[in-house]
Amino acid sequence: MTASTRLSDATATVARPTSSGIVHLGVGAFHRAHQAAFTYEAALLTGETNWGITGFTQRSNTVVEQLAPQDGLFTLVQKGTEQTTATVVGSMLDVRNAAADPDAVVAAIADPATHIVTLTVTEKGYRLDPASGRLRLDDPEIVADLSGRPPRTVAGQLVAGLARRMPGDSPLTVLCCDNLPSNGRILSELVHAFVAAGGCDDGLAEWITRRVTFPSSMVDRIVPATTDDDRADNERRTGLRDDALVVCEPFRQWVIEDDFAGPRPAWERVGVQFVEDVEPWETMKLRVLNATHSVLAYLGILRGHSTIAEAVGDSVLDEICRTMVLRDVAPTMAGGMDAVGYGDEVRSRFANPALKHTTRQVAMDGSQKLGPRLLGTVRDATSAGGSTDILALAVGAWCAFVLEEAEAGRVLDDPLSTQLARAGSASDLLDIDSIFGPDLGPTSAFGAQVVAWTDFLRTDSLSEWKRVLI
Ligand SMILES: NC(=O)c1ccc[n+]([C@@H]2O[C@H](COP(=O)([O-])OP(=O)(O)OC[C@H]3O[C@@H](n4cnc5c(N)ncnc54)[C@H](O)[C@@H]3O)[C@@H](O)[C@H]2O)c1
Ligand SMILES: O=P(O)(O)OC[C@@H](O)[C@@H](O)[C@H](O)[C@H](O)CO
Repeated sequence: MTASTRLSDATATVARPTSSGIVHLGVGAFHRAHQAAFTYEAALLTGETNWGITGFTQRSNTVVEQLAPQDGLFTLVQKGTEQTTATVVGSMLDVRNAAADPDAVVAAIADPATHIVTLTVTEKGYRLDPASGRLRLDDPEIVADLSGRPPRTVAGQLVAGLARRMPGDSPLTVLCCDNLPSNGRILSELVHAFVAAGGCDDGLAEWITRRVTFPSSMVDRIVPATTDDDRADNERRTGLRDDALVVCEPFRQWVIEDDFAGPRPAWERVGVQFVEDVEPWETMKLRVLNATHSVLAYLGILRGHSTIAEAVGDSVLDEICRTMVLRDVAPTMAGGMDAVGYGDEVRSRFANPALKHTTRQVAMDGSQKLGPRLLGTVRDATSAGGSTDILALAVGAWCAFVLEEAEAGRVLDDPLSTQLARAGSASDLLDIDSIFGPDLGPTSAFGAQVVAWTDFLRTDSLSEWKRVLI
């Protein structure tokens, strides 16, 4: 058997940038299919060569092993319902492991040639208290970074990089691309909280306020984890092995608050929208798309569906999702937002059978996702006297999922897995203050609804769900 030839600059002719104006933290599948692709296409159109990306993987070396032997090249496979297309993306110039070389990330953020730091480190990567959205200053890794070790947390890396950048006074844009509400404000507060807790600011907070911006952004493209089958299909088609390949849907959207401290790629040339206020976009996406995704994941697992496409093809689940948006979510949206129409579009994207997005992938890290996706809507609906019935069903689905996983002896993929595994009931779960806060616990009206739905989901047939509403 001959060793397969790997995608690289030596085996493919791909236009490349010559320097990195962007540093990215968290080179997962999503970054490659979204920001890296937009950036590459914009550079191809303008001919600008300084918008390469230096990426840092944060936890394991896998992405370095996938991308470094390929000179950072990877194939982007877009799977529509009828057509599949594949292109090679050339914007990634260097990929490093921040855990193995903590100073490299600090130096890259400090480098004046870097104009933008982008992030996709997942919700849990920010080490926020999900209920308050603030940096957990008692998190052991944050405590260790604050003690002055080479930084290993996102907050520590950003602050150390900014402190080293400050003497040169060059401005920087820090652009969060994770699914969090007001993600720019959250990131800015996180950085300032870390600086304040460090105790020796030396003018850093004031300099950051003056020279660093944190625009919020709404990011959208469904990018499931790549499988060995995806890589094998590509190798059969191209004759080249690509370990870093990513698969996604054709749809993509990126809406960014127009608040850049310095230059940026001509992203507007490739469809990126720049707006004054991203919040309505973010809120709609999180509370409709991501909320629907989570409902399909938890109820889908309870109903034995392994992919989101299968789950949305289950008419009972489809109707629950539509009803949730219509009855509970849409009334909380700002005027002019067509939440119901958007929800219908979203579910038709989810139905794409070519995307094997597993219900288990979407279900992971529920403790971090419930707040941005569901509980904010619950609070708004409650204070407006609106319905929270189906939102409670959604949270009940998470409770039933967590309880069933524990009973089956499976360890949850969630930063609070140990605490979750100790819960024996929905009430125990609702008692976790860092998820539900003081207002949505087991004794609240919403908590009572969640307990009732969890009991229903664990004992009755879901097809009877409307009976509970009456
Ligand atoms: N995949 C999608 O469909 C999609 C779409 C829109 C937005 N997003 C956003 O992008 C994020 C990443 O998605 P992905 O598909 O790239 O996932 P992924 O698993 O492929 O990559 C996750 C990245 O986050 C980093 N990370 C994980 N835990 C971390 C921690 N505790 N500290 C620091 N870094 C950590 C990992 O090193 C990795 O680089 C999502 O959580 C979401 O916020 C994803
Ligand atoms: O990536 P996660 O794990 O935060 O969430 C899973 C999905 O809901 C999410 O990634 C969507 O696919 C995405 O937000 C679509 O733009």
